[in-house]
Amino acid sequence: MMTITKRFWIALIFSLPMLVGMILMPFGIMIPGGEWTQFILTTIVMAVAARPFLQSAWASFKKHHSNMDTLVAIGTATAYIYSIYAMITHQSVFFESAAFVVTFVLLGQVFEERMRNNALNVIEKLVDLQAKEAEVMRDGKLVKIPLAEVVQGDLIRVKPGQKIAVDGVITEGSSTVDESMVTGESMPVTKKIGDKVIGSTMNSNGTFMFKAEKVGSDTMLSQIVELVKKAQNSHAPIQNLTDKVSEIFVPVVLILSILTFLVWYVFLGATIAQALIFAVSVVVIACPCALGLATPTALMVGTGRGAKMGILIKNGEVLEEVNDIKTVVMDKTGTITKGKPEVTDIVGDSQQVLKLAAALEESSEHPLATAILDKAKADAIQADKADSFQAIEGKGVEAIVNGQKAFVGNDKLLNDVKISTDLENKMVHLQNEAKTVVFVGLNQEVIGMIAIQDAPKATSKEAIATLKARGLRTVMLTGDNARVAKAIAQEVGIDEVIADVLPGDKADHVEELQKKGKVAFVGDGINDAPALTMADVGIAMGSGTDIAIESGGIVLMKNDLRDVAKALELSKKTFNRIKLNLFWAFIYNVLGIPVAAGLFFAVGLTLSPELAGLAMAFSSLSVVTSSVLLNKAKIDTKIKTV
Ligand SMILES: Nc1ncnc2c1ncn2[C@@H]1O[C@H](COP(=O)(O)OP(=O)(O)OP(=O)(O)O)[C@@H](O)[C@H]1O
Ligand SMILES: [Cu+]
Repeated sequence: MMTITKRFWIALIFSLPMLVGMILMPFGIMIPGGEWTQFILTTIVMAVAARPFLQSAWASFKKHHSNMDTLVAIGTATAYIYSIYAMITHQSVFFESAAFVVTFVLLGQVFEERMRNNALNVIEKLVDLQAKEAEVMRDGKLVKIPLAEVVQGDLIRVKPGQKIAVDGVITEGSSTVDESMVTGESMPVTKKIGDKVIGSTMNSNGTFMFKAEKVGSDTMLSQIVELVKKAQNSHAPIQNLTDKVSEIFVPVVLILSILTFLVWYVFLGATIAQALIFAVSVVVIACPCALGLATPTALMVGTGRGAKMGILIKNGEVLEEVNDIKTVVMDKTGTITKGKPEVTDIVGDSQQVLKLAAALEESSEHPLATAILDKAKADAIQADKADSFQAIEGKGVEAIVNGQKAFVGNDKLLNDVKISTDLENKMVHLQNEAKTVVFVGLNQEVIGMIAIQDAPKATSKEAIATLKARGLRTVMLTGDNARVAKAIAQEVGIDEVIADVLPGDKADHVEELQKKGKVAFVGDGINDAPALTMADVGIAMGSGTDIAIESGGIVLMKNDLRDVAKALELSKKTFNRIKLNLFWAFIYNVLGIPVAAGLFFAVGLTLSPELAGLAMAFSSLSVVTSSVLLNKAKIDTKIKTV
């Protein structure tokens, strides 16, 4: 099939002589061949350039549907066929109307296609970022193999300046890595043994070995590309409205156009030709192609721009919800804080306490467990063996150590185990310092306490101030103790704290908050997934668990809380752009139809079919331009500091 651009050029080249003819006519110069030349030129335009419109209109007519092509086809075919009839019966013709309308409609589509390609390029460029080959350990030797042959579990060597082939974990060596192409983070990230590396990012100075964990379409980059593609093709709910409008619009326009013809011909005594010109103008000006462009073009530019900033907006629905968000609810660990807790104080015999705690935490995945194990390792403490390990959600862990019942956890786990007032005072003191306190116990007796601190991210305070400056209420939702939560909330400026929440209850709290307006939830953990889904807008940290990322409508690749405001701003701008586009597209139809119908004929204001065609192209162009300008729109979330 011929490309739109080619069809446009053909239409333009064969229409131009008629335009020249029209300009020269007042000077008494006629194009050679007169009507016959017009007939031949227009026939070529109709047969070649306009053919797909006619075919598509016919196809939908057979299915008893109508679309934009129906209007273009009916408008141009009417002008063309009537002109042939007029030529035979020696009346005035208006072939050029048909040719010009086709040209202008195609002009609009050329612009649309250009823009679509540009937007898609953003994604294709991402794919181009992939490494072409990798140096992999095979049979004890390092060999270079193409990327496609790398499998999970491969050990891969990366030298300075090389691209990292796939996602994995460093097993040997260290380096700094530029991850900006995937996460949007411009600062290089230091990587050592045990750290994750992302495929397609750039190694800078060190050499290291890593074990491939995710290859092919499972890599983070492939997932991002997939996600953005899906988002760009998704529908915003507002689109359903436009689809519905188009559906009833076309028949209504056809009826209007027939009425126009009848009124002019039967009641106002116009010639058939004059009446037809009015009718054709109505059909052409009413063609809602700008309407159809309004949503998808803005969505495409908005999501593409987001991807470049490390903000993945998963679909058009999210954009619409963001507009009325009143409250931003945040999880504490890993969202507001770094998610890398460290043991700061130990109450009791520190050797004994750590030895027992480490035995239990060995089997736990919790960040607090990691902190305790790290501390035990640093102090060279050999942990005991634990049996019948049991994790109790939101409370702690229990197990049998040396035949005795042991536990590590918060006060909810204590049940009827009593603690001394001295211990309680110490606990309150530590908690007020924003330290999470867990009790370590054996045989229904507390033998000590471990205080663990997870500092807020450096950017959290600024991020929360920005959200508040936007008039949003900020809420922290955490499973941690109220005193600890309050201390951290105060440090970063959070309005409201909901603490001691069991993992299963997070979604219920979100639902409760939704009574006061729409809620965005920001989180990263497995236990955040239900809340992310329950919230009107779920925002997942890219560092989080896969399930959290899947549940979120927006994913922040940089794990920077400041990007919440940016994501909200970008979504809002994109959605507002859609509304603006729709307004421009509609107003042009609404204002254009009466003029085209000849309502203002008495005051000399009319719209010929070719002018209507030009107006249509212009309207498409303005919608597309308006969407493209979204790339330039300011996403400024910095607040002025006094
Ligand atoms: N493995 C564990 N060892 C010790 N204490 C634990 C463990 N798991 C949970 N706890 C206790 O239960 C509390 C709640 O844990 P939970 O996982 O629900 O939330 P969190 O990770 O502390 O915070 P957030 O809800 O902000 O992610 C912890 O603060 C801790 O006191
Ligand atoms: Cu149109």
